[in-house]
Amino acid sequence: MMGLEVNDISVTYRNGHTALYNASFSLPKGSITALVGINGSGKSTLFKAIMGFVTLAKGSVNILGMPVKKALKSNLVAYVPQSEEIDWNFPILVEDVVMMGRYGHMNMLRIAKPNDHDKVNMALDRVSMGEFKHRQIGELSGGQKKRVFLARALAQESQVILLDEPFTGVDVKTEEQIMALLRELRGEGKVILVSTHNLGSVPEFCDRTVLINRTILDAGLTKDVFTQDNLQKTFGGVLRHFILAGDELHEDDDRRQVTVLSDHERPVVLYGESEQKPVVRERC
Ligand SMILES: Nc1ncnc2c1ncn2[C@@H]1O[C@H](COP(=O)(O)OP(=O)(O)OP(=O)(O)O)[C@@H](O)[C@H]1O
Repeated sequence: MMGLEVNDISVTYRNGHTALYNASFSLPKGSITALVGINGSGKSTLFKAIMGFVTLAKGSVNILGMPVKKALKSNLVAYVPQSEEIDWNFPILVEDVVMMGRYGHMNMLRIAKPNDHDKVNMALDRVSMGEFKHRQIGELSGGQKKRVFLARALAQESQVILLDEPFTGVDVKTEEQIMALLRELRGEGKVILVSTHNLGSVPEFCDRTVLINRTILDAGLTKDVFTQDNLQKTFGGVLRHFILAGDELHEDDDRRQVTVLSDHERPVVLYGESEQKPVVRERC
């Protein structure tokens, strides 16, 4: 059984704009997938579709073989929002943010049981934020806030975790901590879908890639999908692109060239003779 299946979906907003059409891909359990596309390409719309927040004009989404509605009732999907979507002035303690992840497990009165408090503490420890639990969320740094929302997803104990731009505005160390945690979650069989502009991190951290521009341009293993051709198709003129040909790099007759592709954050470096496949991938 697939972890997440998106079957030929289209989403048209009320103003008549079709943000996503004929989109299909599927992700197995125990995988980390990068969702890559330019601004406005439909990444958030796709997340909303997976969470049942928008009506599908056609197609369907299945989560662990269940339709979205049933999966949401079973608490199977957690969402880590973009920072801009959150009102950081809202007075709420870190532990209460994480407790929101337990709401779906509680009855209507939302009275937390000892087990819920245990899960919240465990989740905060897992992201190394235990000592901040009585702080106001607004007092934390950008990276710490991200970790708290990740803890909320952990406390929810969902099988599918959607992360909207989790690396924007965090330093490399925090990014690595988040990725280490996501790898652990992959080991536990979760389906992890991460939208990101950090192209340089994709080959290193994500086993799969989904390329999006109002529809799915390609999806599959990163080593097959994350090619220069495909990235150019995805980003078009937005992509900054530098090539240093072999003869500019060294004096021997090694013809390999370095290609650097970047939208606006961390670039990806492709090294090799062929323009098709990244031979060596590095971050810089
Ligand atoms: N509620 C809405 N009503 C009408 N149009 C919308 C709505 N939300 C998004 N759109 C439009 O749908 C398109 C896709 O938007 P979406 O937010 O999914 O893109 P995105 O890939 O997440 O972008 P970004 O990288 O900037 O976050 C955009 O053209 C946007 O203007």
